[in-house]
Amino acid sequence: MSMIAAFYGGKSILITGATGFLGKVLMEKLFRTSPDLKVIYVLVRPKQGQTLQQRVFQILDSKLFEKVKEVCPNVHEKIRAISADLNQNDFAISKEDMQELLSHTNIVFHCAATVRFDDHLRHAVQLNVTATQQLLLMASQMPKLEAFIHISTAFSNCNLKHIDEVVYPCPVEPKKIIDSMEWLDDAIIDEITPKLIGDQPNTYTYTKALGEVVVQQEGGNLNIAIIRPSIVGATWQEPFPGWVDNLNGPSGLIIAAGKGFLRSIRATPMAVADLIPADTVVNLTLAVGWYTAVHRPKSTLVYHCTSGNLNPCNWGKMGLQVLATFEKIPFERAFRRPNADFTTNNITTHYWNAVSHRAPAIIYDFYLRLTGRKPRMTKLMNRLLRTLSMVEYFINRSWEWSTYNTEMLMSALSPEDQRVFNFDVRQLNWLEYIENYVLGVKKYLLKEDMAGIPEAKQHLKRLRNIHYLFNTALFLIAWRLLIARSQVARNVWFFIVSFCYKFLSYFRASSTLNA
Ligand SMILES: CCCCCCCCCCCCCCCCCCCCCCCCCCCCCC(=O)SCCNC(=O)CCNC(=O)[C@H](O)C(C)(C)COP(=O)(O)OP(=O)(O)OC[C@H]1O[C@@H](n2cnc3c(N)ncnc32)[C@H](O)[C@@H]1OP(=O)(O)O
Ligand SMILES: NC(=O)C1=CN([C@@H]2O[C@H](COP(=O)(O)OP(=O)(O)OC[C@H]3O[C@@H](n4cnc5c(N)ncnc54)[C@H](OP(=O)(O)O)[C@@H]3O)[C@@H](O)[C@H]2O)C=CC1
Repeated sequence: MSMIAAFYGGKSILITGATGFLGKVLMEKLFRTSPDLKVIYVLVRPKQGQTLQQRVFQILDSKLFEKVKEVCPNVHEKIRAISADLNQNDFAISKEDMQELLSHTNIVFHCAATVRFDDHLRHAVQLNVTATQQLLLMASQMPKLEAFIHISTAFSNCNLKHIDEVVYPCPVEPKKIIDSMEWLDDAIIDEITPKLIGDQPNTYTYTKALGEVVVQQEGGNLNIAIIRPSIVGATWQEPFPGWVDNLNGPSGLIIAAGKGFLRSIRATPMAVADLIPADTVVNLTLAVGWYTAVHRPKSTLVYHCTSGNLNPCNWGKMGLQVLATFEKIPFERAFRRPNADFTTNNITTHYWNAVSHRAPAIIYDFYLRLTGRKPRMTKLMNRLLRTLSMVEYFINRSWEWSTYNTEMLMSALSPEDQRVFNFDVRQLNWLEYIENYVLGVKKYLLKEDMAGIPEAKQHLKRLRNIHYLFNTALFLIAWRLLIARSQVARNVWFFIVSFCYKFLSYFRASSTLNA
């Protein structure tokens, strides 16, 4: 019997960010392994014209939750959606709901965050720092609380090369930053943002670092743990391989490469690609929840959920496997054949961006205009180039994350828990994982049918022929223009033609003799 699964039985659990990528996988696993849990409270904001209930039921009715329905048929009754906006004071939670949360919650998993790299500092601070502070305040008023688990990122200290499982101090105290956001106007915040974030690459990693300091400073007597996942990718095994539902991290770029938009990417092939499957992060999170509540460590423990030091894979190997998978399972209606390459310096990056990204987009938009349609490729390409510029920082460096706490926890689990809540990335086969990831992107993100693969392969063959035809035509035009202007080119041309003619004559003569 799994001790961790038993621990969550009968518990009231509060999850923020439950409608996000990680939050959904966390809820799924909780319901599947501890169907006797009492209730999961989820803090949700109404969105896109949907009520809270509709948003939550849409998640429960999705493919991700198919297995849950078998073991926990009354799952709809065990989830309680609470209207909340983490950007508002007291999260805009009603008095009655707040009372219920405060008096019943046993465990808090804080997943909500803005993960945008380009978010305005004010918004990133509000969600990743102030909201964390407010949630801690709420938690301190929960008499039945056993553990508070904060999800951070392994990149919260990416200005360092070697990162330990400790909370590092920030140059400016989070409280001062929070205060200043209240009275500074947007223009001044824009101006001081580069100075404040210093050697951090963006407002996301900067505010996640501030969030950790807040957790450590304001955690009081709570049992708290911090989990730092690296780049969260599709699921590895559970509830099935390859599940993914948003474009963050590598997923959007896999689509861009598979559809033939992404032709070159500035990355260091030998740099470690520190991906971690979503189900691995969730298994560690649940194990940490149990350990923190039951063993009550004296200080706030930080757990690195990374793959690089236990089972490293680099971007070169990953890129090649992504491309190899496109051969077997191509995406439908590709713009060009998937054939991306790495560039390693500014000049080649600019060159290939102009030749392989911007020029085809301009040509295609011209064609769309000619045929009376609305041009859209240049806009799409600009967005892709912007995304590439944002992720470049992360794919041209390697980091070393120590994993003592994570390994300690692994050894503290019973064999059964090690199996049910497996977070040992040493067992991960990267080639298999990446193939399933690409397949998952096709099935769950693009919603493409596997029956369409033969047609997709035919389409790629047509694109290859168009490519050859286009290149041949381009070469002949260039050559014809050159011949018209240069005596040297004409001489070379006549030399090649006469050489071919002589070769053919010789070949014909010798084959007549042999016969
Ligand atoms: C030795 C041998 C060598 C051999 C060489 C072989 C060559 C092989 C080359 C092959 C390459 C092939 C494949 C490549 C696959 C692997 C490449 C992997 C690179 C992975 C990089 C990941 C790095 C991540 C690092 C993360 C570190 C921190 C981790 C975390 O803690 S948090 C999670 C990460 N957060 C994010 O990822 C958020 C990033 N997103 C943003 O910040 C923003 O969305 C934005 C990118 C800045 C874009 O902002 P915009 O305002 O312009 O757009 P908006 O968000 O409003 O969206 C508009 C529309 O665009 C869609 N969209 C959103 N995000 C993405 C995205 N990431 N990619 C594509 N499209 C995206 C969005 O859906 C909107 O669409 P619409 O609704 O239809 O308009
Ligand atoms: N994905 C990754 O690669 C990594 C993620 N992490 C961390 O994991 C956690 C989860 O990330 P992930 O699931 O990928 O992120 P998502 O963007 O998928 O989910 C974010 C969640 O936060 C919620 N949220 C955002 N703003 C508000 C708000 N104002 N009020 C209420 N809820 C809000 C979103 O709700 P809504 O649906 O309404 O928008 C959503 O449920 C984050 O803390 C992130 O920093 C760490 C490392 C890597």
